[in-house]
Amino acid sequence: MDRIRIVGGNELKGIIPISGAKNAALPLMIASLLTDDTLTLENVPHLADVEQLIRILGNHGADISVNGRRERQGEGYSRTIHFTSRNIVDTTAPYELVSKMRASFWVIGPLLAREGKARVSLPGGCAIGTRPVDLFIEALAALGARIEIDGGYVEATAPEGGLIGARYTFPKVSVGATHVMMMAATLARGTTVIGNAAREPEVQDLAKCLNAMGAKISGAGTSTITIEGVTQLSGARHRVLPDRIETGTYAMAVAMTGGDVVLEGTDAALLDTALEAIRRSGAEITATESGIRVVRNGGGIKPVDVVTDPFPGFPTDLQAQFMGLMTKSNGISHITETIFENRFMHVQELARLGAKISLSGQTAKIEGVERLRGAPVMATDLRASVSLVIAGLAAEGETMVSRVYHLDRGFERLEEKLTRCGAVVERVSD
Ligand SMILES: CC(=O)N[C@H]1[C@@H](OP(=O)(O)OP(=O)(O)OC[C@H]2O[C@@H](n3ccc(=O)[nH]c3=O)[C@H](O)[C@@H]2O)O[C@H](CO)[C@@H](O)[C@@H]1O
Ligand SMILES: C=C(OP(=O)(O)O)C(=O)O
Repeated sequence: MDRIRIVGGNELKGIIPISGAKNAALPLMIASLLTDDTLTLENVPHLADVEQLIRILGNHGADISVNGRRERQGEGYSRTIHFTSRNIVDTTAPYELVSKMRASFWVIGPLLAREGKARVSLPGGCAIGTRPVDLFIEALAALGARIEIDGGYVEATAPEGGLIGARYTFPKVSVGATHVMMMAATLARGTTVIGNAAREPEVQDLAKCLNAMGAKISGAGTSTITIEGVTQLSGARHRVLPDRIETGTYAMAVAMTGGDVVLEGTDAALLDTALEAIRRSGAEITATESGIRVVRNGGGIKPVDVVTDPFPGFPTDLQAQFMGLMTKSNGISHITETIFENRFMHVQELARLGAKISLSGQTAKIEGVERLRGAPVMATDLRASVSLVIAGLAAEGETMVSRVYHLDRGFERLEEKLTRCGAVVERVSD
């Protein structure tokens, strides 16, 4: 099994190309099931989750072709992928495929809307909380679906004549349930109004793509999304938006090691709150024509408190990385996780590097230390694993991160991107 070896101590200097967003690419790929036409997605990152979803869509009958030629974009690569689901050959998404990742459950929306039925295994994904699917079920039931749970599968059936537009307000913000309700409602009869919708940029990106496919969606990016159902959707071409979590991760890495890096092909407006927290920690951040420049020249890392929240708040997907940064601050900081109840698994691994962190309920208290020392550590989930990389980059000596498959779910060519900026990071295959 692969591991990542890091020798800490170098500043980061250079250019890091930011990939297309995993969390936008996945729902966009799933949206291709809504039409028998071809959906072409540009800037699709090459990640384990994307490959897994390609297998899942293939199981439903999608014909998928990846552009043979890799489209060079600055120093990075992106892929253009064509998805054509002429016929849905199977409306079941089996446990073996869905248990590996959370987002695969979202096929339930398009399958139900287009075929009138779907049988989807309860999902897997990062073990950062119990992650129930009650909100999905309530939202689809509001559109008239009959839902049963049997043998670990959610079985959904649309009423005769298809789903029916409805008004539904989520009791809690859910990115995935907003994606699913929005996709399902595009083909429902009448108007759907989603209240307390997730406002994440990835929801906006999905709405933009669905509209290009002929959907009638307004309000995405606000808490109220209105969808006027249409009878069918067509193909479209859409470019996946840049990955704000990857952007924030590398910005935090530079704030941690010091240096001067341009994050290319991204957009500061996607992560204002996180960038402000990094700025307060002492790094300079400026928007450039091609992305974002992050500079920290000495001056130490200042402690900053953050609380995770749905967008536009501080993203939970950057919480572990920010904790990595705070382990070397020159004071005490507090990080409160409000989205997932079990998203502190990185704490005990960061402690192996010498971090001083104590937990009280959903709040971590981090007492910054002057030095971290390299150690063998274990990745426990996607973002936790990259927090260990950030800490390892600033630790003395060698850090060896095992269970790298977590990292491969969400970070495209991480070793290469960091190495080009002067870090010593390599993949070791046993
Ligand atoms: C592939 C993808 O885009 N994943 C992101 C998505 O996950 P995901 O869409 O799974 O996250 P949600 O926004 O749904 O989860 C938010 C909270 O709602 C709860 N909940 C959710 C659904 C439900 O039916 N019942 C329920 O109680 C969850 O357990 C969690 O506590 O948004 C999360 C929150 O920004 C991110 O951390 C994930 O990276
Ligand atoms: C938690 C994440 O992914 P998933 O929702 O697929 O588990 C993530 O991207 O950080």
